[in-house]
Amino acid sequence: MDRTLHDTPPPLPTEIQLLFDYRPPALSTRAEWSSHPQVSPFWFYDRHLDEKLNLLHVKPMPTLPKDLAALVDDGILAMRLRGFPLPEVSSTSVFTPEAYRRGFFPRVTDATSVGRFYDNTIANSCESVASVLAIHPHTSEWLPALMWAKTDGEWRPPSSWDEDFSIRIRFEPETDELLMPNGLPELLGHRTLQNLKDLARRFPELATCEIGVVSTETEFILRDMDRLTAGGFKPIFCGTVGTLPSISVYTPPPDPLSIPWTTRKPLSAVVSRATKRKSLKIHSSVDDSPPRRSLRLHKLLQNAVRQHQPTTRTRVPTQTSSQLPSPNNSAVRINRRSDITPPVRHATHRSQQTDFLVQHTWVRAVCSDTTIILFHCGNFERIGIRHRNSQTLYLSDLIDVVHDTDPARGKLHVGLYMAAYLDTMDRFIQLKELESHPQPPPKVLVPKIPPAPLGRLANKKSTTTKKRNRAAFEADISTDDVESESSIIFREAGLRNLALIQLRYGVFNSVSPASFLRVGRSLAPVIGPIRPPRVRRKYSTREHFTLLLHSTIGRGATGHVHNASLELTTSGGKELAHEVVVKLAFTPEQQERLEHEYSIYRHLASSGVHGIIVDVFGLFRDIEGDTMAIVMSHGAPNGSSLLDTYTAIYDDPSSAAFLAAMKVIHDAGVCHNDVRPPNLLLDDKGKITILDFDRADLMSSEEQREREMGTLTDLLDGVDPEY
Ligand SMILES: Nc1ncnc2c1ncn2[C@@H]1O[C@H](COP(=O)(O)OP(=O)(O)OP(=O)(O)O)[C@@H](O)[C@H]1O
Repeated sequence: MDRTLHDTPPPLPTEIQLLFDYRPPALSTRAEWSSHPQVSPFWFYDRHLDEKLNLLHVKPMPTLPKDLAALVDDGILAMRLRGFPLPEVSSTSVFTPEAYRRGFFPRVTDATSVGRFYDNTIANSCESVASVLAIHPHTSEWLPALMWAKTDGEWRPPSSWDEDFSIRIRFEPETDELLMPNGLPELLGHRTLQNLKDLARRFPELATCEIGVVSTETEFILRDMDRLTAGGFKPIFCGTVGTLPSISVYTPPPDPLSIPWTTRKPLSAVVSRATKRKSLKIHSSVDDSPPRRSLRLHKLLQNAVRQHQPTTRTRVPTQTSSQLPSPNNSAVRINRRSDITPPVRHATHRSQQTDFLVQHTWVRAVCSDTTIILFHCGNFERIGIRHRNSQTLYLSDLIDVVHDTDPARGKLHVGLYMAAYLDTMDRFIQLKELESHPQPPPKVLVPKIPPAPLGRLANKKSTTTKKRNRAAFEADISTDDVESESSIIFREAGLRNLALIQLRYGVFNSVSPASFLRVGRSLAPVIGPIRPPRVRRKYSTREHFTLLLHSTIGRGATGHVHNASLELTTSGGKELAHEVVVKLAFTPEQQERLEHEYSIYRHLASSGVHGIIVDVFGLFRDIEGDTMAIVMSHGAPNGSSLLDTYTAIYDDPSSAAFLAAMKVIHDAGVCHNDVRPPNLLLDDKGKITILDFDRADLMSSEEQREREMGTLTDLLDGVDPEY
């Protein structure tokens, strides 16, 4: 039978209508139930995105909820036009009915319980309906290929937001298996299943979600986003002045080619401002008119076909993260000729929490390359769209979850799930196409650093200073000849109090470096001030050094560990660099551990223990953030930890070396207390290093140290007490 757009649509199955119209009850909580602090999850890394990936603008998109709900109508219409009836909800169906939704008591404790309430009441049913409308309209059951799930995400400092929920394909990355409900794999067929698997491997999250506790603070933040959409957003970078702007090494990945949302203003606003402004559109197809219903329909009708075929669209010049240039061909951007002015630390205002949350969420969306962003704190929410090309976040108006009915809440969220899937599939197809035609990496232009005007310093300085500089210069030249470059660099770095930390790996490429002030002196050699210095207004080239963090090593209870290049201009004018390791600690507890670890290294250094532990070049604190850093030598530059090469090495000479090293540490009065394979390093020349002293103590008994020696002996013998 021929169907047209003008036929009267048949009524929706009752349960589907109930889902679309679902209005959740108001959630209540008690402040004392939430164990997490009322802060946004903004942290160190959020200031260091590549300049082409950064968030620059926040703009309103008031029509977004209606556009998402319209996507549902279009999905239903597309099914009708293709002759697929909407499945009925039977008692045996996977679909969760209204009675189930209403069975949950609207009391929540923390952000995670807000995410679970959302899961039980709405996500559960949206998954099935969105899956049928967007992925498998030909099937005759409400079976979900999508899911709302919380995973063990990346560690982040505690905050009032849970960041591990997302809309996902039903897929388990650990086992690399799809988790489709019984019967669905047969209905989908091998090809669609393979496509969904590939999509899920590449994009584990189809949206970036921030689920907040129910509190006046989180509600304030969602309301305060109006300030940002009215032009109040300023990107948050490090405030260090005097460095050259960074060179971007990254072209943003593609935006979707066909999307169901626009930045159309309400008609009245458009009419009144028509002469002043052109209505903005972020529609990224060649035709920049808002997506018409027929276009959305066309997309839905084509979706099943597109899952199997490469597109023939014009290629978008872009780079995927796998095509990022390696750190070796990226330019060092610290201007070594001019003075550095470190930032001033300002108190954080309440409203800054909004800017922090928005920038942080944007960074997360960049890391997982998602378009759709959901901010939800129980009774209020906002939906956002990340537009990569214009570096703009488009935000819906504040949605009052309990009271807003236009669009109906259930329908809006079905549309949200559909859009999350369609957007990701669109970009996935583009990326696959790009990878079959790789682009040459962009040429990185290194700007010339103008030479310091000769005599400028000389004019300003007294004759005595001039003589001193000359003496230092000559001393440097003469010692350069006899001293190895590494000892020069560490001697000079040990005397400097300002460390500029830049990130350059993955999506990170600092626009400006973070300024870290020395709070603990260098222990290798033991030099530098006994007391922590004060922040000065300016630091000359000879008074600071750079730490270029270019990859990650691992993460532990104390913080995140990075490979870094320590770079400086010596007092003799030489540019030197040496590989080091930087461990960053974020929370007060981590910083306490790090300070303790540093104090143990200080004790070992003063007891003459050297060569079997890493060299520590100082402890530093971020001037404007809340991060602490320890700078150390690499324990095994070309080696690995026993965790990687784990085999019994009892008869190996390195085994005797580990035992002898532990004896030296014990003789210095230190019990390590954490003897495990990742903390025992062995380099390619057979040199051993024992690291990670954050649990060590100086108060141990003879018996404890003997026990520790026994643990180490067992471990080297292949008897691993923990692994
Ligand atoms: N100086 C270093 N050289 C080489 N690798 C290092 C160095 N410091 C740390 N690592 C590696 O980084 C990872 C985490 O470091 P570390 O164990 O010091 O962190 P932590 O936060 O103290 O962890 P834990 O929870 O084990 O106490 C480990 O796998 C370790 O091998």
